[in-house]
Amino acid sequence: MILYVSQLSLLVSSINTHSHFSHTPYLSSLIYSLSLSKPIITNSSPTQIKVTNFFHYFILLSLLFFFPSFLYFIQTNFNMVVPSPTPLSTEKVRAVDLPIIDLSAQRSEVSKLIVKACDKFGFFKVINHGVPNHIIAKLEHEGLSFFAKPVPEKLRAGPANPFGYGCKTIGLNGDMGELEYLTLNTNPLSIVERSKTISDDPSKFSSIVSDYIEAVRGLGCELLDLMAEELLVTDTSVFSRLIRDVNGDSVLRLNHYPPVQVDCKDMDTSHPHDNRNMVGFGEHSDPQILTLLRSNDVGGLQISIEDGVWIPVTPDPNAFCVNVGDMLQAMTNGRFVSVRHRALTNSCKSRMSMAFFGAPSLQTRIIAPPELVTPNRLSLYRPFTWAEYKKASYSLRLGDSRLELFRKCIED
Ligand SMILES: C=C1C[C@]23C[C@@]1(O)CC[C@H]2[C@@]12CC[C@H](O)[C@@](C)(C(=O)O1)[C@H]2[C@@H]3C(=O)O
Ligand SMILES: O=C(O)CCC(=O)C(=O)O
Ligand SMILES: [Fe+2]
Repeated sequence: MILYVSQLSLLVSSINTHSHFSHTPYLSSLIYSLSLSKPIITNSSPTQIKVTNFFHYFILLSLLFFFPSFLYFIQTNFNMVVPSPTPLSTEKVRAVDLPIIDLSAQRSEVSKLIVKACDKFGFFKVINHGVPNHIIAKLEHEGLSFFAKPVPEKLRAGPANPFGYGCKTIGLNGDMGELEYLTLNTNPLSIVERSKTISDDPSKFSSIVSDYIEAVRGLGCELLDLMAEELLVTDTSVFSRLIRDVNGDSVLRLNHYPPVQVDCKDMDTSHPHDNRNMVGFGEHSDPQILTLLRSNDVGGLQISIEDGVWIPVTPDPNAFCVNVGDMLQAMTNGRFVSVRHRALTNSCKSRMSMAFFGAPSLQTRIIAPPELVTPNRLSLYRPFTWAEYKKASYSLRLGDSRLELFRKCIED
C-alpha cells in the first residue's frame, strides 16, 4: 500500500471547508508541499516499512496538532497575516454608477469617455467589445470543469509559484484569501506545457486559452490606442505596442470563489447590504498595464477610490471590467490611477472570474511619453524596467503600494 501525503492534505482541506478552523489553510499548504515530495511508505523491507510508516505518521500527527498553535502564536505575536474570519459589516460601501462604455459608439466619443473614466475611477466596463461569445464561453467551461475536479487532480497543476494552481494562498509572502485559482503565463510554449497538468485534453485546452488570450489582448490594444488618441500622444501605439509584443509578459488568471457561509450569530443584520461575505481576493492594485476581467453573473468585485470606502461592481457576463494597472499609472505620469480593488465571496453562489493582465516584455523601460510630462505635471517616476517592477511586486505583500517605491525624490 502506498499512501501519499496528498491524501492527508485532502483530509485537512475538507476539515477546512467544513469548519471555522482558521489554521487549516496553512496546514494544507504545508502538507501539500510535503505531498509533492515522497510517499510515506516506501517499498523496502517489511520492518523498514513499519519504522518509516510509524515515524512519518508520528511527524505528521505532531504537525497536525501542534503546528496550528505554533502558527497562531507567531501570527498574533509577530503581526503576520491571519485570514480574517470577521464579516465586513463595519466597512463603508457606496453605490456609484460606474461608467459602462459602448464600444460600438463613435470612436472620438468612446475615447473621451474612456479617458474620463480612467481620470475619475481608473476603472470602467465595456460592452459591445467584439470578443466573440463562443471564445469566452469555451474558456469559462474549461475553468468550471477544472475547478470541479477532485483536489488531488487540481494539485497536479500546482503549486502557483507564481504560475499554476493555487488554493487560499496568494503570492509568495503570506497573503491568504477564500479562493482557488489558475495563473498562466501567456507565452504560447508555456501554455502548451502547463496544459498537460491541467486538462485531460491538453491540446484542446491550450487552443481555447490561446484563442481567448488573442481576442482579449486585441481588445486591450484597442482600448490603449483609444486612450493614447484622447491623451493627444503623437505615437498612438505607445501603450498597445507593449502588450502586443511577442515577448510580452502578460498573464491570464482564472479565479474561483466558492460560496462561504459566515456564522450569522454576531452579525448586524440591520445593515442594508449583504454582509455575509468574506474576503476572496484582498485589496490590491494590479502591477501590469491594463486588466480586462470578465466574470459570471455573481458579484463580489469592489473598487476603492477613497480609503476605506468600497464601490461594488455590478456583475455583467456580457461586459469586460477594465482597470488601469500600475504601469499605466506610471506611463501616464500619474494622470490615470491604478485603482485598488478586491473580490468578496458570496454566501450562496460561486463566482468565477477570468482576468487578462496586459504586461510588457521584461526589458521594457517604463517612461511616460513626452506629451504627458509638462511644466505643470513634472515627471513623477524614475525610469525603471518591467523586470525591476515585477521583482519588487513579488517581494511585497498583496496590499502594498509598490509604485511609491519608484517615485522620484523631490530634488530630482
Ligand atoms: C502578493 C502578490 C500576489 C501577486 C504578486 C504579489 O506579490 C503582489 C501582486 C499580486 C498580483 C495581483 C494581480 C494579479 O492577480 C497577479 C497575478 C499579479 O500579477 O500581481 C497577482 C500576483 C500573484 O497572485 O501571483
Ligand atoms: O475576481 C475578481 O473579481 C478580482 C480578481 C483580481 O483582482 C485579480 O485577479 O487580480
Ligand atoms: Fe486584481
